[in-house]
Amino acid sequence: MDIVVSHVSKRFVQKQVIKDVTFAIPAGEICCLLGPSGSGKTTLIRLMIGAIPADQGTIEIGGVQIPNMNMLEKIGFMPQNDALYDDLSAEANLRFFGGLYHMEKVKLEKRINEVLAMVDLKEHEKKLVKNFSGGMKKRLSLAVAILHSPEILFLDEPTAGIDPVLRRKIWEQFQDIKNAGTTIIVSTHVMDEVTECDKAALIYNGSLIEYDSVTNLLQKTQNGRVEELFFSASSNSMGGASQ
Ligand SMILES: Nc1ncnc2c1ncn2[C@@H]1O[C@H](COP(=O)(O)OP(=O)(O)OP(=O)(O)O)[C@@H](O)[C@H]1O
Repeated sequence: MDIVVSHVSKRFVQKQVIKDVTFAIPAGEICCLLGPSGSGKTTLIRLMIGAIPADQGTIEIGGVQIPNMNMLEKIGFMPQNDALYDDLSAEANLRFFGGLYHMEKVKLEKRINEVLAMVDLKEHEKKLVKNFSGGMKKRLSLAVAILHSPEILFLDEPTAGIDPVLRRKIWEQFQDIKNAGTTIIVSTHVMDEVTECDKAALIYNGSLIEYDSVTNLLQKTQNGRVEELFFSASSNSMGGASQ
């Protein structure tokens, strides 16, 4: 399912957090939302999944305007802070979330085994989450997000605080999920992760400063590093402020 974001703006009290953002993500691609801390990535994801309403503009997923309750079962969401139950085991967490998705029991048990194997946690399925490392929690959160086989997966800073080896493994899992036909939107401020994605949306101060294929974006730089595009955006905005 394509995602079409048209002229979306969002304000929290005094602050305009998202400013007239327009872009479209084709089905089956990995698109990263790239931007410094506080630029508006999480807010944009919350708008796209329908958790908060836009002040202006529209968001459509597969032609259906968001928010829409029926879309929830087609969407997977991995929040920035793990939303897991510490006093439950890994498999009990998955059983709980499967219940929320109204998954049929036999199908759920089969899928729990599948997702635990995918994120390499099968041998830890009985362990309480409070005894998990940060990386294990991230992988279990990913398992929760893909449990109901969503068509679109939103991942908010899924590799934050993860060491490079595990980060590599997690990205391999994202590529496998994409190859199975899922559209993935992933936010990050790790600039190197852009090369893992098909498209990148560069968010700066709530505005979309660039949106293109990663190949095209990197061609716009002089040394092949996407940071350059942020440097020019920040010097432009500072120039504007001093005028
Ligand atoms: N519910 C809220 N109420 C008021 N301000 C908010 C709220 N949510 C976010 N903000 C503000 O909106 C701005 C963008 O926040 P957001 O979390 O979307 O950025 P981000 O790019 O995801 O940052 P990070 O990479 O640090 O997670 C920040 O200035 C933040 O303080």
